[in-house]
Amino acid sequence: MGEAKTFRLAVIPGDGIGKEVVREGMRVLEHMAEESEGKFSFESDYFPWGCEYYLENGKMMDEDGLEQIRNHDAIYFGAVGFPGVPDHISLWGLRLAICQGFDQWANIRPVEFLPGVPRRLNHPDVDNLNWVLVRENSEGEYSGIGGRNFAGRGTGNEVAVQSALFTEKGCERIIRFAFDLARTRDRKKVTSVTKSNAQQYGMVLWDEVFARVSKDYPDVETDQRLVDAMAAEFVLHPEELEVVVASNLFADILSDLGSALAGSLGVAASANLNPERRTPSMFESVHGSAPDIAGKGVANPIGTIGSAALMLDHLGLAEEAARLNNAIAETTRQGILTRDLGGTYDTVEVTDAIIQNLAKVKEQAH
Ligand SMILES: NC(=O)C1=CN([C@@H]2O[C@H](COP(=O)(O)OP(=O)(O)OC[C@H]3O[C@@H](n4cnc5c(N)ncnc54)[C@H](O)[C@@H]3O)[C@@H](O)[C@H]2O)C=CC1
Ligand SMILES: CC(=O)C(=O)O
Ligand SMILES: [K+]
Ligand SMILES: [Mn+2]
Repeated sequence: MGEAKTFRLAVIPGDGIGKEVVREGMRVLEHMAEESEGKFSFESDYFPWGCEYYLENGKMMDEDGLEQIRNHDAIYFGAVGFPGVPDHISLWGLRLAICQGFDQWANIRPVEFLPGVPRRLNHPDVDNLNWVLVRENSEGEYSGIGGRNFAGRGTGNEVAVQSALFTEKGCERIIRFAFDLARTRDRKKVTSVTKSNAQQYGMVLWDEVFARVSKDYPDVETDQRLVDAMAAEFVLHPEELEVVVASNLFADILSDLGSALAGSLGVAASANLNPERRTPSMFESVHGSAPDIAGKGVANPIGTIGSAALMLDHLGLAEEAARLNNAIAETTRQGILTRDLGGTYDTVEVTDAIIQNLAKVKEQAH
């Protein structure tokens, strides 16, 4: 047997159901490490950052927070945001601070249709659909450029400017990433999403870069859609979707649409990658902290456990990642579902089933 590999994880449960689902995700990861018979283990550091931390300390994370987690192998994240702290303070203070601070410029959000889950999408081939959103994660509409209250206009006359930043380098790296990802899939196709009819500067630059980069990938089919039409395409012609590359805001919206079509916001996983591996990448569900169901123990843990599978893959444990995904699919196939999917099982019960099914899918593989 090779030498045991220890991965250092920075675990940031955050707020609301983030805490509940990360607890379950860690239970799965610890279980897999234990049964790996010394192949790998985790050394996990927990960080209490989030809205409670803000209310006590006046900041979402420590000033040197990024330095505290810079040398970890990966970040496992729940969600951020809770009533009592404005959402823009909590999001910018934690998730965006980490994504942008670590230049995790590629956010990968697969849309997958698990067996046994009620179908929201009326499509003849729904069981075989799957596509992946590649979200630009460092600039665009979330560049944070803007301001308010210019020249003392005062109440009733307030003005706000919120600018989107598109750089040629930023567009090029995410578009190339999408093409490289497409080459790993059976059907090699990239669809670019913009709104360049209405947004004539940044989105036109994006389109130009897409046209230029696509020439380097003659083996990859290309397509382009305006974002409004793409929202309809998700519902009407999802069989046309393979790799979909879009700006920060557009892919954020489309990923919630994709999750809902696949059953619920609770099932979608994501990876915030720094593809150069200069900084740790961060793995989290697509959903937020869901204050409406927080504390009830009913949150669907699959999005966060699926994100752990993306993390295992990133850490070089591709076989384990595949096994975890199979255990998730086996669990939904058995009808062990949380409320959001029409089931009656709770967060812990679904996780217990996934852990049990890890053994089952291992046997099946032999
Ligand atoms: N990456 C992050 O940390 C994100 C944080 N947020 C923050 O989360 C807070 C709540 O935002 P919302 O817009 O309500 O989005 P949300 O994703 O938290 O919830 C939207 C709806 O989906 C349901 N839902 C979400 N995850 C679920 C799960 N695992 N199981 C079952 N149902 C689930 C919720 O109950 C709610 O009805 C806000 O503070 C927001 O800023 C929102 C999105 C992402
Ligand atoms: C902030 C948010 O909604 C997201 O990253 O998906
Ligand atoms: K999340
Ligand atoms: Mn979102």
